Amino acid sequence: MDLFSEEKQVFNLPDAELIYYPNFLSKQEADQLFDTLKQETDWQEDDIKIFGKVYKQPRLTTLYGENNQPYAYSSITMNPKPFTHEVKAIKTKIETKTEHQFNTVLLNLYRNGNDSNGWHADNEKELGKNPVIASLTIGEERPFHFKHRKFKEERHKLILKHGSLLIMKGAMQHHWLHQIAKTKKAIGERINLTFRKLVSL
Ligand SMILES: O=C(O)CCC(=O)C(=O)O
Ligand SMILES: [Fe+2]
Repeated sequence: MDLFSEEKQVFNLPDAELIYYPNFLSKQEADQLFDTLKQETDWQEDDIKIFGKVYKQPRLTTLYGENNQPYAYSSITMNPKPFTHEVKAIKTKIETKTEHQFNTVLLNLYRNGNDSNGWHADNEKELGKNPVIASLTIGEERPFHFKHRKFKEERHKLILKHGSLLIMKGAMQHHWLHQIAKTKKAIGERINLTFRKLVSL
């Protein structure tokens, strides 16, 4: 049975552990963090290569890390900048709540409904086996879709609220894919922070 409460929702899924804290930040905390990150982040627009053709990644990103280890995903290699005071404070708050440690965070800015993040798993080698990924959402709500690679009936969606925290763990990155799809709706900006732990290879 799924365990649901105001504070914490635990989803009962095959090959994955998914925990959602809808009200991780208060509205006021989330509003303030959004304004700070929007203004203070040095947002990058990277090129991605798909079958040899170069496109703009459909969102802006930046990477913070505690060490200088680069993080490579899709066709992009990102070099971390040092954590800012605000993001470090959020990392500590998430570590306290989840009892997991993180050393890297990828920030995504979805400027409007045309920005997206295609089907993928966070399964890069430097994340290790069964990584714990903590995903904080601020700004516009977007549906988070996730589907099992083999069990075709296992397709779900969860609306990620302003100030919410989603934890993906267990074998989720091996057996499931996730995405933030484009939408034709006129919607505003959304910032997402995915905290990860990179291990040295
Ligand atoms: O924006 C989101 O909620 C998901 C981000 C994501 O999957 C990623 O950065 O790997
Ligand atoms: Fe992801």
